[in-house]
Amino acid sequence: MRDSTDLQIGRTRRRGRIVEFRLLGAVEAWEQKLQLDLGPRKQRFAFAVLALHANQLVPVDRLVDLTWPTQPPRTAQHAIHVRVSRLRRAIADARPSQNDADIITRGSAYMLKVNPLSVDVHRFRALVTGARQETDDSVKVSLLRHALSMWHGPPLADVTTPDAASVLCQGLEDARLSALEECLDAELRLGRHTAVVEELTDLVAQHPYRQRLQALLMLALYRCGRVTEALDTYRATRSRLADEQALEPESRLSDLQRAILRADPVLEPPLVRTLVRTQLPHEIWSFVRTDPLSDEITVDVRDLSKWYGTRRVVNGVSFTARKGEVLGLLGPNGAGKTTTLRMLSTVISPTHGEFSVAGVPGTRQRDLRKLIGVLPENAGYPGHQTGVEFLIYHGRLFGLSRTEARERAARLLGQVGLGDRGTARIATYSRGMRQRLGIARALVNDPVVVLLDEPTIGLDPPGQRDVLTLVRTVAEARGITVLLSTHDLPEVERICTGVLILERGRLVSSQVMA
Ligand SMILES: Nc1ncnc2c1ncn2[C@@H]1O[C@H](COP(=O)(O)OP(=O)(O)OP(=O)(O)O)[C@@H](O)[C@H]1O
Repeated sequence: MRDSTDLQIGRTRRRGRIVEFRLLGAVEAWEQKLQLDLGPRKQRFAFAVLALHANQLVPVDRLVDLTWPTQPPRTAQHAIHVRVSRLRRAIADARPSQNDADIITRGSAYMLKVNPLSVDVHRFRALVTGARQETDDSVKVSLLRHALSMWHGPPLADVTTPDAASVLCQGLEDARLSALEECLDAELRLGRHTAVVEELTDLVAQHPYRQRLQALLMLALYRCGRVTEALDTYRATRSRLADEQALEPESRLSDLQRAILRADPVLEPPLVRTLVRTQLPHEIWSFVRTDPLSDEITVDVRDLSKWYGTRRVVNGVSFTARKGEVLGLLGPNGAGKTTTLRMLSTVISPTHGEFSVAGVPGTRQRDLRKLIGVLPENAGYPGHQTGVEFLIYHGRLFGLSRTEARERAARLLGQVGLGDRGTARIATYSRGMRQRLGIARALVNDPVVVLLDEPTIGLDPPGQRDVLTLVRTVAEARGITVLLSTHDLPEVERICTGVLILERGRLVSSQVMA
């Protein structure tokens, strides 16, 4: 059974005096508020090594290796003996009793004999072990917070070298982070997501490769209603792992991402799991610009819903868009952006509701397709064709003559900045060039409305800027209404005249951009 008295006191008592040895930060000895002198830096380093291995024999050679990792001087062993004997005197001076803490010699090894709980490292470990045995989360949290409060900086901060720290302190730092993760996990189980979300954000910034921290942050953000940020955290981690370590996220992260996308009830805090989650207002918003570019409404969507089996993935969405508008459709993965665009582009039919484009109702699919240009989410391109051939082919599909199709292909390639690459095979195009070609294809039928599903996905920042500028120019110059889906608010701010925010299939907000 855990000795709670030792854990609480965690110090060495003799004749009314209490001494604590600290290694979690600067190496120090304290008698209540009085700091005791353990000698100069190298002497304190020797003490720290012995205290880390309290009540265990530490060979002199080990002390030599830790002190001089590359080339120890010939006098190394002697120097260690001198330091240890001075240390022994310092401890004896500081201590009222020879029996309390002492350095003993056994052959060519030393041992610090001490109550291990008088050394903060060992007290920390004991508290963490105690916390792990606790089933009550609030007790667990207070034990772990107490253990963590003993850290005043990196272990052995003022005495160690980077080489020695990597040998002696790496495990300790891991132990601290694990304790912190366990503590934050328990706090989330207690429903304290609002209180810990900032701490988690800072920790994730400091330790971007600790996936448990990322998972805790995602969960805290989700429970704070910050679904987009929770999913952005996952995306950022996934790309960092792929780019820098060629790794996939652990299943704990990908499972959590999927659970967030499903809005799985298991993610609710236990205390509120049985309560109904506060819903954002279920108003049906109508998108109306305050300073319309034109009064002409080109897209009119009313109460649009899509069910897949028993799941309603788009839920009563209504909005209107005017000629020349660029509307950003923003929302986390699974919010229903693609499904909405697919209904508007007639790829799938709505389960409920209606829409029209330039007055043509969604039920007249053939007529509608002539008015719409589409850049799908995962547009595929035939690598063996040239850009010109590709656009001619699509122009012909829309009934253009060969000559018309050829002229339009040349014009569009010029407009999207591919004029000099039109005769090159698409296989030789960069990702950004393919996206621009995709936009050209979306314009080949001279549409009234263009639907772009994540047009900048996978592009680097200059590529994104290029494509967005192109979209805005197309909308302004040709009076085309553009609906584009994205996860990226800055992207929306840059070019959109308005934004529609979807969450779990519902339109929860609509705003006119400044
Ligand atoms: N054919 C389908 N059958 C069943 N469910 C589907 C189908 N297509 C989409 N869904 C579900 O509908 C929901 C909305 O998906 P949608 O692709 O519209 O989201 P999204 O907002 O575009 O997400 P992302 O940002 O990841 O592209 C998701 O939960 C998805 O799993």
